[in-house]
Amino acid sequence: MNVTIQPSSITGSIVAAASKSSMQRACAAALLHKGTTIIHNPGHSNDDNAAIDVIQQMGAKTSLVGEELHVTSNGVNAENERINCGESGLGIRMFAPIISMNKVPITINGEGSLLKRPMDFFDEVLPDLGIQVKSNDGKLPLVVKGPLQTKEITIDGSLSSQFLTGLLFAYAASVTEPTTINVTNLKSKPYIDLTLKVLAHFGYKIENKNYEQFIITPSSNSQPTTINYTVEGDWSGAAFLLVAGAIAGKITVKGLDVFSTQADKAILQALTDCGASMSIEESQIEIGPAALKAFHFDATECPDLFPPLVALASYCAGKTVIEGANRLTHKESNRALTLQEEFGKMGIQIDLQDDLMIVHGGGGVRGAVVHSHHDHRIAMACAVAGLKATGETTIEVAEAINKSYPDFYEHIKKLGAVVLEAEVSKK
Ligand SMILES: O=C(O)C1=C[C@@H](OP(=O)(O)O)[C@@H](O)[C@H](O)C1
Ligand SMILES: C=C(OP(=O)(O)O)C(=O)O
Repeated sequence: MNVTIQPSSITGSIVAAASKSSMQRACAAALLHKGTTIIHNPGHSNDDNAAIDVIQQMGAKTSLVGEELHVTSNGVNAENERINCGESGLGIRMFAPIISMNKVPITINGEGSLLKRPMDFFDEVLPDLGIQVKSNDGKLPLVVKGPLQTKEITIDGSLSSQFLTGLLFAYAASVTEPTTINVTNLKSKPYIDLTLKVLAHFGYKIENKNYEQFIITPSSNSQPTTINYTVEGDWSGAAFLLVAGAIAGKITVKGLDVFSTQADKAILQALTDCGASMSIEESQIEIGPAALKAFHFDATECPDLFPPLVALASYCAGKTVIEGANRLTHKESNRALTLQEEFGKMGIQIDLQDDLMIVHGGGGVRGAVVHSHHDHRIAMACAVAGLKATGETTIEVAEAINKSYPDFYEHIKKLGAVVLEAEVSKK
């Protein structure tokens, strides 16, 4: 699908979408919980749907009751020897150790960009935990045969926090005595805070010693039979809305927890630093245009902010410097390069110097035909940048947004953006 964004002014109010990071973790916790979990505000992105599918294949029963997702589980009992995690990096990396709690061999596969993302971690770490594992030379598909046997291990956290998230879930449900996971050089730490928060909600006790040691204690049998969990509003998707407000008109975003541990809440810091006109209250954030100036931001711990930050920086006078660009290589696309290429088409120069991304902003953004590279955050960044471009911006493979934020175009349309959708015939 092609989506064309015409230069637009926006106004009004929108409720943030459900966070896929929160929803996918809730699905994993619901699978491990013996009893019923009622998930409020469930997400419906492709990554969320893939997580629901995985837990069904692992024996959980799910049903939509009004606006709640009810999950009933008796623990991990594979019903299928082939599992597909869709295109979700978190999905495969969180569920692989959980799936390895089964003693039958299971093939884990994925789709799209996930097939190219590194999974060597599993080859290196899972055999230590008594799991037979075979990958496709460090990529998917992965064949695992458990059951996982927990023991003290040391892992490298520099590529992604998602592998640690998976081990924390599997250990939480499996340890019979206090057991330590040691981690070196952990990145994306706030995502581990979210993991620990969800696990604590489901009754698991994990001590975090400075993100270097995680001590997992056996869970007691005192968990209630029914657990209610409310999926948080999504700071990652809302970052695009907030940037749209700073560029294209006064809007209000609701449904975000300002006390959330989500990494991408840090967008507020960048918006403050560039001089956006913003008022933050517990129940809503109001934001509107102002004279924007270049800023310096370290996105090492919140790499998903790069695309909205680049859209923002395009409108900020001067050279914005964003640290952490090396964290972008293995996302849905090689995001440092795709941002440079696609924003280049819109007249924005981006320099890459080791871990730094330098965005030359404030000179005007030009409408252009751009390509999402099948990456949801590239599509959304280009759409937001297009709101105040000269001329229209057409995004090819614009449906990439479905991975995390299927209502994105509807939401900006509701705010008054002119968004034209056109199906592209497949030859
Ligand atoms: O745990 C999560 O929900 C995520 C962790 C981050 O990945 P890394 O830990 O690989 O940086 C982030 O980029 C991804 O979109 C979601
Ligand atoms: C990188 C992302 O997700 P994941 O790693 O879960 O596929 C993302 O949502 O930008």
